Amino acid sequence: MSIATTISPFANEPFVDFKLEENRQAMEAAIAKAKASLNAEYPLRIGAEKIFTEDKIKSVNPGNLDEVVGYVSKANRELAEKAMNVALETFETWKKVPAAERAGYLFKAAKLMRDRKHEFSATMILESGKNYAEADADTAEAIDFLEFYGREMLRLSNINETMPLTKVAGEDNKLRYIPLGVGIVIPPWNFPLAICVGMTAAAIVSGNTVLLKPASTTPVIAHKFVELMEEVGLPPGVINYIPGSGAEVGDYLTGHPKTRFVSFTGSKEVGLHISRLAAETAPGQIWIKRLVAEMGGKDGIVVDETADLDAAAQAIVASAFGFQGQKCSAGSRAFIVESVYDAVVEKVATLTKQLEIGLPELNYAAGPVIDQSSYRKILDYIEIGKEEGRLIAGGSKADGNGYYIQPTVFADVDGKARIMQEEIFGPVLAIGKAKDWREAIALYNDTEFGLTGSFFSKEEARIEEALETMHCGNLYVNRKCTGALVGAHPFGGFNMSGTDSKAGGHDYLLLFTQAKAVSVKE
Ligand SMILES: NC(=O)c1ccc[n+]([C@@H]2O[C@H](COP(=O)([O-])OP(=O)(O)OC[C@H]3O[C@@H](n4cnc5c(N)ncnc54)[C@H](O)[C@@H]3O)[C@@H](O)[C@H]2O)c1
Ligand SMILES: N[C@@H](CCC=O)C(=O)O
Repeated sequence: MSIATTISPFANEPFVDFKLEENRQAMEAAIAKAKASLNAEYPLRIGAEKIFTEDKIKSVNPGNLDEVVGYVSKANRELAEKAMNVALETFETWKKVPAAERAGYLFKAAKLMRDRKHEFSATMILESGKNYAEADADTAEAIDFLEFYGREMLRLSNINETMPLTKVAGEDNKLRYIPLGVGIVIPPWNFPLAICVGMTAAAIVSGNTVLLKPASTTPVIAHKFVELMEEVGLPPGVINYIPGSGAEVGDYLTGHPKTRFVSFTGSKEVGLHISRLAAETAPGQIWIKRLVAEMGGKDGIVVDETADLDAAAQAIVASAFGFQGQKCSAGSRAFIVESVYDAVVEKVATLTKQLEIGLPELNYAAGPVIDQSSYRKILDYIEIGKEEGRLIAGGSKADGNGYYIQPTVFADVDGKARIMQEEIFGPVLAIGKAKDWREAIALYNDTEFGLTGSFFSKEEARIEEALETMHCGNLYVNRKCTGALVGAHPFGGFNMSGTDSKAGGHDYLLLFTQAKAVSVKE
């Protein structure tokens, strides 16, 4: 029996219900355990070596600035070069490991992560300021990526059986998906486990070796994932963990002649910078670097007069303020037709004011934003918003020993206003009025981004038209615009939102492979 037939079909990891006392207590216990590791030191991992450097990244709990989640060693150019050489050497053996064996490492890791899911979530609660449900969804998505990409590699390695090439008499024709080489994996901090795991797992299961440069605000949870891969027996050198400065290590590796691909998820600004750098050909470079760049969003929700207004208001608030609006998918804009405008605005304001702010480890609905620079930037945007719209909820910083900001809503905002056009990446929602649903869609489309959107209506014909005309990579109807599920909602955006890589979809691994057509005369 082939390994493919022994693997169950992919299914999403269920979310934990924290209304159940036992689940809540289990998470509290996991947080207490994670706190025992506060202030720990973490090394770089290059091949089998664990390297502690003097220069360290201090990872601070954004919800309690007195807590240091860990001190993480920091790579410089020399260490990045060392990691590159190890990754190049390891590639020569790893690329020959059968696909089923490579997938097996992901399946084992998924199982262990599932067994210890609260442990991973607890680290994120402390390091990134997620509440229980947000952290649990992040861990569930990481498990999904491991399970999904493992299966995808098996599918690709079996493609000649399931999708044979056209038969030509006297020839045996096959397609082989072979790896690219050494890749640089650069994830963001906002899904510090899921996106880090997804990007890394896709690259390595395809037969590549990687240099993983985690986001500097969340390197501890990334280290936890690297440790897990070591535990499941992944050969040293397949994943090399090299936290460091984007400007120093990131630029050096993006420009390196031996870098075969860069897999980036983050802001538009850094994505465009990497795109420019990766497009230049370094001396000795013999390929065009592959770039996967998933970037920011200015996503939104359109509500027409036939919609269920309570459901729409709930979706607007959930999309705008889940994880404090720090999602590329966050619904930071809403466009509502004028006949129901006042009613929806009032419902949104009421629901927003009900969001309680406080420590993530105590599971408040609204927690801190990630760091001082985000905090400042978001508060600056709130001041801009006061000039551009009518403040109807929030509007200032909030109490607490961390980066707490009130969930903030501005109504009557013009479509061209800065808070309607620029990604704020915080708990700030701008609402605009439209004369009808088509104008609301036009306002929604008036952005350089194109990541997620939602349309609320009960009219079938309008829904059909909205599915055609709302221009984004992930479009939803009558639900929130966050929370894409692996396998169900392949994720990635248009225009300045990136290369539309569709993480968690059947096309994703093609980005980390090259197809070789082999034809043998019989
Ligand atoms: N489209 C998506 O799927 C998606 C998913 C999550 C987050 N995002 C976006 O990510 C952003 C938030 O994340 P962020 O603040 O971590 O983004 P960021 O662009 O500041 O950083 C992303 C990563 O790039 C690294 N980096 C910074 N400068 C670099 C350089 N010169 N070379 C190489 N790497 C460099 C950072 O250290 C980090 O690991 C938002 O814009 C959000 O919309 C997009
Ligand atoms: N995939 C996530 C967003 C990832 C970016 O931040 C969602 O669908 O909400």
